[in-house]
Amino acid sequence: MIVCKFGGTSVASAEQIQKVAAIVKANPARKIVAVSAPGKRSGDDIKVTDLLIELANAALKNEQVEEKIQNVVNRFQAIAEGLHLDNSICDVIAEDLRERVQGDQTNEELFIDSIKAAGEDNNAKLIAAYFTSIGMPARYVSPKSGLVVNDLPERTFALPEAYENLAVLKETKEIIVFPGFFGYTKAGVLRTFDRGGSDITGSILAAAVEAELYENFTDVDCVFSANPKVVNDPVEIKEITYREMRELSYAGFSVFHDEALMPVYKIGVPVNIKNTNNPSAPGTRIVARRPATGRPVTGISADSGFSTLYVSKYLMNREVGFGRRLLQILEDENISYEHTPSGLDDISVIMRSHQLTPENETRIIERVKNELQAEHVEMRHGFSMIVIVGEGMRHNTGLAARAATAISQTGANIEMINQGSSEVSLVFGVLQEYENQILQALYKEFFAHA
Ligand SMILES: Nc1ncnc2c1ncn2[C@@H]1O[C@H](COP(=O)(O)OP(=O)(O)O)[C@@H](O)[C@H]1O
Ligand SMILES: N[C@@H](CC(=O)OP(=O)(O)O)C(=O)O
Repeated sequence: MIVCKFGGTSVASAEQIQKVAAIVKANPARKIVAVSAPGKRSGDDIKVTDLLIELANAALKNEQVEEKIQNVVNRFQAIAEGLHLDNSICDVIAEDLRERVQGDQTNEELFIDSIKAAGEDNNAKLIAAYFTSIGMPARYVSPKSGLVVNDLPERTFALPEAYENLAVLKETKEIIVFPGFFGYTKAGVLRTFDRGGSDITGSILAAAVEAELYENFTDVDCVFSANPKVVNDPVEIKEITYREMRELSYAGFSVFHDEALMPVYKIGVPVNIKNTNNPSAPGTRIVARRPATGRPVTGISADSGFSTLYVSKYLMNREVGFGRRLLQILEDENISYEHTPSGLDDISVIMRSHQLTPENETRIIERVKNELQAEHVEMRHGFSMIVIVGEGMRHNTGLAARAATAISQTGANIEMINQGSSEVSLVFGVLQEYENQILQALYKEFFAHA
């Protein structure tokens, strides 16, 4: 059995959904189909998920919502008409949105989640109806049937019983159309995964039914060795290991969500990234092991939006528990961190900036000064992480020097270097404004001459 996931661009219009049907029909092993909400039809379009977030925010501010509901319904209406489906499906969607807007607003995050999920939920129902209408027996299955997730305040993840519950889907005779992006807590409360989280749903389903393959359909032929929007004509990656992909998708390879790797990795289901617009292209396979390619570096990614908490105190290295107490202050603010490069008397804690507010930033700085008696404490913003990844890197000397030279030639200063203990990655912290220039310079260094 194959589980396939179709991303937002693959289900953005009637024409795209017709391609999806043709792909599913072409291989009878494709029995479980996870779908995203309709995404962008062109560069300047708005994803349905973003329209829904606008709707949820307007509802929370008690603003007029009818026009915003209509914007979402119009997207589905254009799809339904193009697929020759009965228009009544749009009335059902409008009613569903009004019901969600009337929902409990006590917890704003959960209220937004319930509205955000309407894109995937209604799209899955619509696609199941379309498949059936063209003679491909299909049924919509709700995540309520078993995709159990944890409670707040932690980020959403599937509980172990989700895999047991969803295993029954492997008995299906019809094609199952399953909405991506959300699950339900044990108490029946809807929670969404992070943005881009339909990849995670597909991976959970593939692991639950022990699929022979997880196919992730998107709008590019394969995973490239660098973001094709920044680097001209980057090298295609035919095979990549789970570890390499995990490191690359953590920092900018938005083509596959980093949290989507764990479920399939655990039981060894291979992943194939493919293009809905060119399904005969072989795509990229994500596997446990791959033959050496002759190149030490497999890919280079870059992501912005990082901040650094810089702390310095003389003799910090002799103070038992300093690091623990510092990280405890961040934990108390429910903040996770990414890297902690350190010297004898100083340490930097690098975190995603979106977790910071002016209030928690002030609290953190005050506590570090008062409780740890640090001499210098500062929060710096506007950093990017550039990550060079390759299984072959540990057998190659001089890579860090080559990378540092290429970066310095752009005029940028390296703020931080972290050689991951996994030995498949090398991370450089730099100022955000140099990100694209550095990515291009590193690509030239490691790929253009190879
Ligand atoms: N290294 C990379 N290889 C391929 N695509 C990449 C890479 N880095 C970023 N991308 C971007 O990821 C996009 C696909 O991911 P996404 O927009 O989430 O698709 P979907 O709508 O199918 O979920 C591509 O259009 C491409 O612009
Ligand atoms: N629709 C959600 C989930 C998702 O995975 O979407 P996409 O497949 O378009 O990346 C989002 O926009 O975040």
